[in-house]
Amino acid sequence: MPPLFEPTRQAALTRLAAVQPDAYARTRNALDGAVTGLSPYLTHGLLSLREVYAAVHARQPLDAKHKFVFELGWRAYYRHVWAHLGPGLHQSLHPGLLPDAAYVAQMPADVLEARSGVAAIDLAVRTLYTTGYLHNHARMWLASYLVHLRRVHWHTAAQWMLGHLLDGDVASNHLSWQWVAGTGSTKPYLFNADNVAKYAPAPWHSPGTVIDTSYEALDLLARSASAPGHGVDGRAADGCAQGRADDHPMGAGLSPPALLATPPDALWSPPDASAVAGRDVWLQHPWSLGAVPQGLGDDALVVGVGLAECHAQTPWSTRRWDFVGAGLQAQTSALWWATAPQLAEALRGARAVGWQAEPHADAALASVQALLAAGKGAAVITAHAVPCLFEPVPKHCQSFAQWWRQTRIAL
Ligand SMILES: Cc1cc2nc3c(=O)[nH]c(=O)nc-3n(C[C@H](O)[C@H](O)[C@H](O)COP(=O)(O)OP(=O)(O)OC[C@H]3O[C@@H](n4cnc5c(N)ncnc54)[C@H](O)[C@@H]3O)c2cc1C
Repeated sequence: MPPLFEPTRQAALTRLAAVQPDAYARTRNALDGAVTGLSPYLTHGLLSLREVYAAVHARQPLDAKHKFVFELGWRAYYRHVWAHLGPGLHQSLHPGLLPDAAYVAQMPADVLEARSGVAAIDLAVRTLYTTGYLHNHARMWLASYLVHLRRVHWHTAAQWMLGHLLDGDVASNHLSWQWVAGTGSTKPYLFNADNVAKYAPAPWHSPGTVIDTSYEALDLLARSASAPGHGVDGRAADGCAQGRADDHPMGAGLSPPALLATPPDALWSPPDASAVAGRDVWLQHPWSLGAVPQGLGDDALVVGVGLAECHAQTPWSTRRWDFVGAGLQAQTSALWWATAPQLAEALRGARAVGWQAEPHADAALASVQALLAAGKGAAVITAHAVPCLFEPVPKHCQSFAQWWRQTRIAL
């Protein structure tokens, strides 16, 4: 079976051509609704928000209040927050329901192995592992269950999900987790079995489990000082059936795919200084899998580069490494894996070096730039910025509504 997401520009454009904004607005909350599947392409630079908006708007003029534009806005807003907070995004933005110390820093084995006994959770985990993609509603359910019913710290669980998602994006991911946890929003996100039954097909329904209760009961569980019942022993703390692995139609669970801080395959090699000496070099990185810029000289060398510093804290699944490796290979056969100092050393003899700016890679590439600038015969560096869809708002906005009032579409 072909992968759901091919890491090619053509596959990205095919998805873009299939977007139906009105059907999206009507059905996006349902698991089988007309969602776009654009996020892996946006995260890895095969499409930009501006390009997505322009293509859909050209087919059907979109009011800025259209739900589709609004959702693109959420992605841009999270980037706005990240630009202001930097690494502060890894901390709770404000206290949640309970102190941070009340949450554990380890993922529960039964959830990792998709055998919690709650069908909605186990199917979400299976889908995540087998496709690298999850519908927004399933992400919200999984996040809410882990934080509020299993007392896992949002950051621990966010790092896990990020590594398995093909679209894993630190801003959208960590800030969405904070939104669910209530550390980045005014109230936590809770859901129950009725909500799952409304938006998901039958196999996801979870009657008789810990989530089959009222919102008031869930709120009490989420706020209670003692940790809620865990695992697959069949009972939650309040006596509500949690679901037994051996009763469960999906059986005994599965082995969670590993998350790797270095690429698992032999595609990548160490940098080769002799290949770049005296040449213009364009660095294609995992967040810029799109076409190389026009106007590169005929003898310019395109190099796919993975920088160890970008991945040390956020390891990826093999599926994601494969997506990125194949996407880079579509542009070049030179794939280098290096630390920033190793890359700078190899590039020292290049005539000029350029790349696309992207916040996941900027810090590591800035240190390459600094090392080159400090050395003799430094290359000329240019970092190309991706044009924004929404006008930048200089002041940090604490809420989406505040940001939305101050920005506008900038085509
Ligand atoms: C716990 C949790 C973790 C998440 N992690 C990520 C992540 O790592 N990377 C990521 O790109 N998105 C993340 N999201 C946001 C959202 O779930 C995905 O962007 C969306 O599901 C991607 O699928 P799609 O392209 O089919 O989206 P569609 O619903 O078709 O939306 C179109 C585009 O709009 C943007 N968008 C839609 N909904 C949101 C949203 N709630 N927040 C931000 N942007 C949105 C995305 O760019 C998306 O590609 C997360 C949400 C939650 C609740």
